[in-house]
Amino acid sequence: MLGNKHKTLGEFIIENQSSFQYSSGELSRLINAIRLAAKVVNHEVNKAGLIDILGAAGDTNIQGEDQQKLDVLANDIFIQTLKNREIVCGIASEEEDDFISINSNDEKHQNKYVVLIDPLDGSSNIDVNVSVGTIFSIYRRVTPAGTPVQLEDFLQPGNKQVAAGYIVYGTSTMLVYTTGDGVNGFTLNPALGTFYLSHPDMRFPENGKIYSVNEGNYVHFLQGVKDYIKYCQEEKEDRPYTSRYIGSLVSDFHRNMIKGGIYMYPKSSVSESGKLRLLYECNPMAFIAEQANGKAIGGRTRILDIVPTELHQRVPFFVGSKNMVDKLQEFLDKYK
Ligand SMILES: O=P(O)(O)OC[C@H]1O[C@](O)(COP(=O)(O)O)[C@@H](O)[C@@H]1O
Ligand SMILES: [Mg+2]
Ligand SMILES: [Mg+2]
Repeated sequence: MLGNKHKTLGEFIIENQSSFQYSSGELSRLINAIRLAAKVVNHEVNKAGLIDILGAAGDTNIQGEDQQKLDVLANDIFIQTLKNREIVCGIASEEEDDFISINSNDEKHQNKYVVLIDPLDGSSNIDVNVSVGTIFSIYRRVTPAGTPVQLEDFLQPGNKQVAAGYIVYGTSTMLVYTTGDGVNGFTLNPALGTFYLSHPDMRFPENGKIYSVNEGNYVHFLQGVKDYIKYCQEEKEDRPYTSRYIGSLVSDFHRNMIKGGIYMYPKSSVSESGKLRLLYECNPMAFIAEQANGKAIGGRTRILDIVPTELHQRVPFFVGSKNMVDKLQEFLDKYK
């Protein structure tokens, strides 16, 4: 049984606190709060069909997307869990138009971390019982502690992240995260309500045979992307590769990290900047990918070096096994 021989997430957090350059216990408490919120959301997701939280909530978010009831519920659970623990000085979320400032005009309140979150990733899969996730990204604020957080505390390049992770609510529920010292995966034992270290030191295989892209948009893609997809489908050497697309970034990424593969959400003639959001989807997944020997680009640029300009900005996103991303880059560079 997953339990007694495996280290728990709680034990792992304490053991690894000292290896973290800013270790004051604050980040450990923050990861613990995310762990708690993940368990609450997992509980809701698992019984979604029974308690009328399937379907649309009736509102749209700042990106013009119909919010699903579970988007709103997961958003509330994470925000309340973090607020109640007075563990962060600011939160930004896919489901909130603007960032949330917490207790920041209270001298005593010296919290130094801000969290950016995609509370429910893969919303189009909620009602059809396909795995979904949560994504989080953590930064140290750049403005003085004890003062109100500012937009600049959130608009930091991804290479400034101190931690990032995701939860996948799938056949099992896993929490995968990094604090810049490798990537580790923890599986929830639902009977005990405890996360155990099941996937230590996760790494992308350098090569892979899976490509993940919504081919329904193929005609709108740039020629370089079209050529790479054709390359993946060619009967040559170790190809054709297998096409796998769940439609939940977290789940497609997780599979490709374990098996080797590449996930692509390119820009297209219908969406000039692609679909995925830089701050709470691409940056955290890119940090994890690089910490797991993978690679993440936005076309010409390393995702983690992009300097954000808006809270909900979108960027083209290509992430996965190093040699596959390099090969894609070759095709993109042909049309410079
Ligand atoms: O349906 P499409 O256009 O292929 O988009 C699917 C992509 O959009 C997303 O659902 C966007 O995330 P949200 O569900 O959090 O809005 C990704 O998880 C997924 O990879
Ligand atoms: Mg998402
Ligand atoms: Mg979402």
